[in-house]
Amino acid sequence: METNILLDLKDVNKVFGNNHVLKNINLQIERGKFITFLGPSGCGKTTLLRSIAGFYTVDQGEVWIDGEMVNDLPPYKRGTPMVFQEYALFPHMTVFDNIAYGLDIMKRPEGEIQQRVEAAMAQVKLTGLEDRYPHQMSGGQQQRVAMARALVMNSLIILLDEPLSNLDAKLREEVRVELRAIQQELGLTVIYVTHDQLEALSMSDQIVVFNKGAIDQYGTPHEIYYEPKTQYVADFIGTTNFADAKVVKYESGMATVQYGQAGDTVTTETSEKLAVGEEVLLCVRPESLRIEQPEIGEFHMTGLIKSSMFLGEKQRYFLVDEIGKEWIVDAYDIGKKTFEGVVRITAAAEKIHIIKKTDS
Ligand SMILES: Nc1ncnc2c1ncn2[C@@H]1O[C@H](COP(=O)(O)OP(=O)(O)OP(=O)(O)O)[C@@H](O)[C@H]1O
Repeated sequence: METNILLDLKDVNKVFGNNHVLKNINLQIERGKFITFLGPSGCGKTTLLRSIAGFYTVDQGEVWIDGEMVNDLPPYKRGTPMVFQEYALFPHMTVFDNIAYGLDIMKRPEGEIQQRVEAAMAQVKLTGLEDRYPHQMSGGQQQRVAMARALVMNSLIILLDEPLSNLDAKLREEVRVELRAIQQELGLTVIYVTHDQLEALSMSDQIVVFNKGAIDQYGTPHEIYYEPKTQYVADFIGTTNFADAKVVKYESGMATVQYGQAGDTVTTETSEKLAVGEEVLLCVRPESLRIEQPEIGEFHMTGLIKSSMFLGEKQRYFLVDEIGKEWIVDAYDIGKKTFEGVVRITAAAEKIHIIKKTDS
């Protein structure tokens, strides 16, 4: 019980017919963290969330919540309420009644409901707004109501399934900030499902990246972005350029790899265990590349600019190299300067990330 691990998933598997949707999920989640399940549509995020909440029973493996194996417990005994799209507030009910809903269903005495709802409202700083209806509140306030509704049930973990997906971009951003603020203020443990990488990067303590029912990587936003473990993760989060390369030297975390037509080499730090002669992939983010009209750099390529687009704070260039591979380069803060024709693209060696080649 003293452990800081609130949720522990051990070899969880879920099968629908002949669709093996969750494959040996092992995951430990600490108290008070904001965790995001990230992945494209159909990779199993919602299925795992529902398996934690108890709406699905797992076919194999164990779900532990707060030191208790809950495989056989119904949803209402797990302390893991789920909040769905648009916070699932009832539009025709007042804020008070929305928050009291779960307690009403459980037929708690009137006095207890009054007291618990008031306490939850105070926690999320909504005292005084009991009689309002959802449409009379801002998006951020509605989010607070949704959280109060979960809190009032003495939740251990709050599960949010794409709660912002129906909001417009501006409101989404406002509510994101609000949601993260409430979570941090109250030290809540939240699992948030999304397929939006920006949402995941900006809100989470830890991100779980799903790939076809399995976890490809579990790490901080920084780790996921800068040290993706697989090509799938590198590709899914942000934009990445890849180049084939071969390890020519590897020594205590430093690798020298050979790349490109001319057989140039670059030496960079890596957390991968590599072998000399191994074929690897070299990854560089568009913002790590610089465009120059020909000169020298640590990592360099020659490319022909095919097109570009203005994206506000940056100009994004699309190039092709000598072997016809496309490269994406972001140029920041360049004012009126534009590049065209054949250019050299360079990146500092420490901006080069190496990953192993895998099938997926
Ligand atoms: N109740 C169900 N019965 C049968 N198959 C299901 C059921 N629920 C989900 N699936 C299947 O399981 C797979 C994973 O679905 P899931 O909803 O978990 O994905 P997801 O990553 O949450 O995607 P999305 O972002 O679209 O919700 C899909 O192939 C889906 O068709």
